[in-house]
Amino acid sequence: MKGKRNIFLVGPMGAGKTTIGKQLAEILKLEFVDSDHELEDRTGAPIDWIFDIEGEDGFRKREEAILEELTQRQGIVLATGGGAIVSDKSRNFLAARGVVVYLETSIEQQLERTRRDKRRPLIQNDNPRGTLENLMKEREPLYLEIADLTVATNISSVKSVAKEIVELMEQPIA
Ligand SMILES: Nc1ncnc2c1ncn2[C@@H]1O[C@H](COP(=O)(O)OP(=O)(O)O)[C@@H](O)[C@H]1O
Ligand SMILES: O=C(O)C1=C[C@@H](OP(=O)(O)O)[C@@H](O)[C@H](O)C1
Ligand SMILES: [Mg+2]
Repeated sequence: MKGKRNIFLVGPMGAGKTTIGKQLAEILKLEFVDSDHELEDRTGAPIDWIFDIEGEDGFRKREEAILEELTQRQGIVLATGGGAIVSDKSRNFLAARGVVVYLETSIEQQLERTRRDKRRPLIQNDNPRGTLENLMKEREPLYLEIADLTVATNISSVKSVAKEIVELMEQPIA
């Protein structure tokens, strides 16, 4: 893992990529970037509008372009969106340019953590549980494919997950 100076967080909606990423960057004194926030800042439109107007395909193209650029930076903690890994291009950028940390979470926790926030367009339907289960089936192999480290977030606080990542990063590669 030596020589890779970026940390890229991947995992499903509600895994804690955005929240844990901020903490982690603070501890490591690295810059924090969230690809969704970056997209929103640049387009001037919230993610759910982009989905409405351009569809998921349009959103993924924008996400690929932003990840191509952001992953070229040095010394960042990057929180990706939960579906970023669906794109082969995005997956390759992430795998090649930093340490990829998969934040693993149960469907139950995802539901609990995303319940109040209505800005995730893919789960604004009558059956968010079913949607999250289907997405997990499709996506988990892709998270695992590029993960250098996997960290469970179910029973740990944001702070302790961030600390665990720091400790794992300090260990030599097995
Ligand atoms: N380990 C955790 N323990 C408790 N709450 C968490 C944890 N990780 C995230 N959360 C909470 O869950 C919600 C979603 O987290 P977020 O960072 O937006 O997830 P993601 O970016 O992976 O979708 C936030 O309100 C956050 O504070
Ligand atoms: O899983 C997904 O496809 C998505 C996850 C969201 O990010 P978070 O994982 O940070 O919620 C956001 O990129 C968009 O709503 C699509
Ligand atoms: Mg997020």
